[in-house]
Amino acid sequence: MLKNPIFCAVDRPDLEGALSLARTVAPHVGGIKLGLEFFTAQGPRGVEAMQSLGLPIFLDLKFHDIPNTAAGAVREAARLGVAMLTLHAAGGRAMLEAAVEAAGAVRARPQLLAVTVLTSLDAHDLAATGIAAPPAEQAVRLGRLALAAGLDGLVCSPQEIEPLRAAFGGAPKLVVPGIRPAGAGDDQKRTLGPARALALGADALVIGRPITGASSPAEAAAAIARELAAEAS
Ligand SMILES: O=C(O)c1cc(=O)[nH]c(=O)n1[C@@H]1O[C@H](COP(=O)(O)O)[C@@H](O)[C@H]1O
Repeated sequence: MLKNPIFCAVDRPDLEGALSLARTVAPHVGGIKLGLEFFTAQGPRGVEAMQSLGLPIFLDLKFHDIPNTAAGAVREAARLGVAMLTLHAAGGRAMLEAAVEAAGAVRARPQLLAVTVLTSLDAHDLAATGIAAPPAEQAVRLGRLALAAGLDGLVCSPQEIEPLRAAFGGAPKLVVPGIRPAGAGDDQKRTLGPARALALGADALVIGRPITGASSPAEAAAAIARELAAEAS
């Protein structure tokens, strides 16, 4: 587990605001997650600017394409020197293997993580895409595919940490979004609180709006970090 397992999701399009938010929470988190909103607006130069803060960067672009295209995207993203990158496990074995090969050719190889079942989907949403299996079963199926292809770990809902650890043991890195204090309601559907997720075996917690939407993001991050440290001791 990381010393501080919190990766703060900085989901906003402006560089100045993202830098200022990241600086504010930096003393209380273990890393920064940049995703599609920030990257679409700011691109690779934005990622480099955020790296100047000295925290590990999780670049979450969730690649999902044919193997050749996904491998090319992984190669370019890996050259940025980020700590972690994401692909959708549903892209299939050949895409995942091509991604592993592409990342391996870069000097500072990032860890590759496969997104299993998005935390915003429930069983009903999955069924509407033609997947009759419950989310936990589908997450284990996709996890097996991704780990067999050589990925370093998985992105999963906190509700699937237990079945994934039961299936794959302690080695794969589990990075867990969908972290919510009790009672919060938004687009996330398969959630748990941060201390519970850590106790179940998460290696890193991706937390966005509970920190970034608080009146004091620094205090919100510090409070979660304190709660986790107390649980761990
Ligand atoms: O890959 C991810 O990080 C991810 C996967 C997933 O299944 N669910 C999920 O919420 N995420 C990301 O985790 C972050 C969660 O942010 P909040 O919902 O604001 O805490 C967002 O940046 C999402 O893009």
